[in-house]
Amino acid sequence: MSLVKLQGTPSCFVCGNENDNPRSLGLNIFWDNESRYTFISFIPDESWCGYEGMVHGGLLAAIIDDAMAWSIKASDDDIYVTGKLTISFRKEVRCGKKYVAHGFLERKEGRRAYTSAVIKDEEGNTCVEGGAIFIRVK
Ligand SMILES: CCCCCCCC(=O)SCCNC(=O)CCNC(=O)[C@H](O)C(C)(C)COP(=O)(O)OP(=O)(O)OC[C@H]1O[C@@H](n2cnc3c(N)ncnc32)[C@H](O)[C@@H]1OP(=O)(O)O
Repeated sequence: MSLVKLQGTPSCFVCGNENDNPRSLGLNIFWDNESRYTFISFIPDESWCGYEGMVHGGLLAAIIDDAMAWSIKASDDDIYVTGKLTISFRKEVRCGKKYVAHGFLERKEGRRAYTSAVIKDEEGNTCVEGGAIFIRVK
């Protein structure tokens, strides 16, 4: 594994910093140059939850979205926006536990980029799976 820290977007809800966005989760995004996927490690706290102790699915979707967006942006300066996002919640994500998200660029076709992503727990169980079509903005 050879991880490179990506710069993030200062105002982003997921990968921003507290100066530019006080509500940002402030997550660091890394790029694995060998395996070619993004790597986002996080430990959710109570403020991330919907039901008590259970992390809100919409928030996990935001992390999945960012993991995939940066799998494109790691090697492309063009701007892509999420056109279609699909999510499967396989196993609950609990606050106080450690998780990792990975995003993969599968292929590009014209203005479309097809991506996938997973969130795994420390035991390697898949908790969330995602897929998206990003569209390159003209
Ligand atoms: C890097 C920092 C991290 C950021 C991560 C967060 C990313 C986000 O959340 S972005 C915010 C959420 N997304 C949005 O707000 C996007 C809103 N939608 C739009 O702006 C427009 O619909 C947009 C740009 C996607 C497409 O509009 P437009 O430029 O007119 O494209 P259009 O000509 O209709 O379609 C272009 C191609 O994309 C395809 N396409 C467009 N929308 C979709 C879609 N939803 N699903 C699948 N394909 C689509 C079209 O079929 C077409 O394909 P082809 O070229 O093969 O015919």
